[in-house]
Amino acid sequence: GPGPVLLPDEEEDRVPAVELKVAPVRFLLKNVSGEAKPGRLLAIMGPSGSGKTTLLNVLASQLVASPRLHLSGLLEVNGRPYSAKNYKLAYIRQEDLFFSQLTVRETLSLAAELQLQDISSVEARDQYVNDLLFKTGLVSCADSRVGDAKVRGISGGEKKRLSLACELIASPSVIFADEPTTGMAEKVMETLRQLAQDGHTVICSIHQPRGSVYAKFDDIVLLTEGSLVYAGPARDEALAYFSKFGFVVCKVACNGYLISSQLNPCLIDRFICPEHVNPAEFLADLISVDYSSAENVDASQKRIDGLIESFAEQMPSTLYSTSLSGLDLKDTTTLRKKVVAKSKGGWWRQFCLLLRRAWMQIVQSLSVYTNKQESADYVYTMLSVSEKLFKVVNVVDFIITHAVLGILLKHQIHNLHEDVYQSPVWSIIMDIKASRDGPTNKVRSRMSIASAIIFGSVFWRMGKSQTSIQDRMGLLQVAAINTAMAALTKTVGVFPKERAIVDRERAKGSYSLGPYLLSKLLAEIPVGAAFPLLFGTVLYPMTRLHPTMSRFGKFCGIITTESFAASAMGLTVGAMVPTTEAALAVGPSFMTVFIVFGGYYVNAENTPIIFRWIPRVSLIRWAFQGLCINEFSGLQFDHQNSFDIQTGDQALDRLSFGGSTIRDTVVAQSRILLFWYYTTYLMLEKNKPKYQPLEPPPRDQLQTPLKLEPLESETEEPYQPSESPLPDQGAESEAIPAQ
Ligand SMILES: Nc1ncnc2c1ncn2[C@@H]1O[C@H](COP(=O)(O)OP(=O)(O)OP(=O)(O)O)[C@@H](O)[C@H]1O
Repeated sequence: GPGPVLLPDEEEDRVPAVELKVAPVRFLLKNVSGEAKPGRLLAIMGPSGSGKTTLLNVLASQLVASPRLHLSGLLEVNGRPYSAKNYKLAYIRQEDLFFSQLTVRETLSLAAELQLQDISSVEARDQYVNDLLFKTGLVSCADSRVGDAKVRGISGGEKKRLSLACELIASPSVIFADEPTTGMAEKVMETLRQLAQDGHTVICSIHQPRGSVYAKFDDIVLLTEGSLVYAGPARDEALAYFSKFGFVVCKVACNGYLISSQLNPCLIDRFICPEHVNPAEFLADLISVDYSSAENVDASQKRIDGLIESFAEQMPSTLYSTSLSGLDLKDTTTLRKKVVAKSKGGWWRQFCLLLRRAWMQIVQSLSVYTNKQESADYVYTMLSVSEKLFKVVNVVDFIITHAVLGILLKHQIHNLHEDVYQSPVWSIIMDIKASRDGPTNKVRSRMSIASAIIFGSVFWRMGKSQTSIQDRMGLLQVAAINTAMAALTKTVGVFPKERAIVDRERAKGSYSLGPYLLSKLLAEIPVGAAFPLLFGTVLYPMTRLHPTMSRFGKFCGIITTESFAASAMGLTVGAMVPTTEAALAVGPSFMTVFIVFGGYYVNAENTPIIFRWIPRVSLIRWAFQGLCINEFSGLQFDHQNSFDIQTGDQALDRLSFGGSTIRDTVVAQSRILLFWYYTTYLMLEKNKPKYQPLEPPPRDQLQTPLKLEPLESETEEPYQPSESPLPDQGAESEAIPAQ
């Protein structure tokens, strides 16, 4: 609750007052205890925000660490403090994350190879994967692509079961599932129940299950506002527990459920929840605040507080009632042995497997699907950058370029910048018309070709006149910007999502960061190089840049290196920020600074001293410098006046590029590339998920005996109404007995 606020006294009004606020403390979970048994399916139920996911995270030791959190308690497995080394836990989270272009079988097969080193033969591994597919009911979609929000793939329920199958690879002893019914409820729950029957301990959180799903639970934990309301067997026992306080379920004429009192004479004979009534709904109503009116809020809050208090008082008698000696632990021991046998492979093996996966993802995304959203993201980013730049410098070419690229995808974006529609190159673009349904590689290559054609048309066959000097510089600058932005936006649009998958897999210990990053970089080289090459091949002859093969080769080499450097920068941005949206906002903003100091718009020498380092780290500046040296050196221009520029070297001097070589610029770009790769590595290492440590509970709490009498031995007290009435939804109201 909120802490005290010290306000000044009336008499001290004239004295400057100091307001002291104590930071409010909120309990996300309070005094929660429970027990999950092998062979039984336990559901944690409660209203939204009641702390189900938090509890599940605590039990799975995966509560994301925060300096603002404090976590204390005891977590024991088979009577001993829990240790991650001895037991393998599986955790199926609410959101399912996969490589979208892989099939279900490929996903499972690669996960099995990464996690199970001891399965060496291909046949054994295929058999293992087939068994898992069968166990989780995924046989029918085994060869379907997983897909994602952009590309239709398997259904939500199938994704959930694929998550489960991936977790089952390591033969976990305990399975946690957070809201597993988000997809297809019945099948997922059936699979979980089957797993429980096979000897696993299964714990899932669920908001409000259907009656048929509720019927599958063996035990339930009811949580509200972070506190326990009930923990014990599901079904009739749970209803019987609440009936002790006078809460029975009955169906009323208005077709709703009425939470009422045992003492209500008209309800007393309907003590048991009828067959056709969903007990889960009754329980959900019982422990939720009713916001329909102020009185109902008050009444339901009192009811909930009473239930929490009552359970807290009798909790020791219901918990820890299972004697471990009575359980057959043979199965779990076997499972544990399997887990210990499992270990991640060596560096080289991980690298090869990850390279294969990265390659499959890239190749298949190139050959099979359209990626409209990616193209749209690209255009949006281009437009925002051009807008930003427009305010800084008047760069007409740049605006036209980006307006043109926007038009290419006009059919996908409706709120384009005004300039797009007024652009003089509108008609040219309308003829180019990139197909919106073509595969990704076609869309991306068409975009590369289209921008090359636009630049080629604007800078068509530049001659050797004095004015062509400015044109050349403009073209080379725009080519450098276009290449960098295309690579950056592609990377920041994709990498944050991939990072989330990788973080999870690394948290499971499937592989280390080094092999992952290296395999990703290697797999992306051919595709990363293809698009700048395509762009250069179309642009170069159209604009009649320095027409020799070696100069053309160097032109392509420079923009390809730049493209890799921009991708590397995109990786760092993606590793730094939590979401794609944030990455798409941060990445282009960074790049805008590098564009401004790209060597053409502003001379660093004329800027305040604090900005002078920026050109040295601007990949656009180095690319532009390399392209200029490649183009201008050895070129002769037509001239009439003595002050005209006669040679390309003079033009280079005016840009302050005289005296440097292409080699220098490529070396500088490579350094920038390595710097961003290294920063990505550090960022991924630094930002890997950290979990909140569980501190031992205070001494006085530890004195509570853990071994308690079974529930059966408890003598049930007849229900005694207390003095203070508990407001109810019904006409009569009774209090929860203070025990
Ligand atoms: N790290 C945290 N810092 C601050 N508040 C948190 C943190 N984690 C969870 N909470 C808060 O704790 C409450 C319980 O969250 P939790 O996600 O566990 O609820 P839930 O029962 O799983 O809800 P739902 O059914 O909607 O998923 C929420 O109000 C949430 O905002």
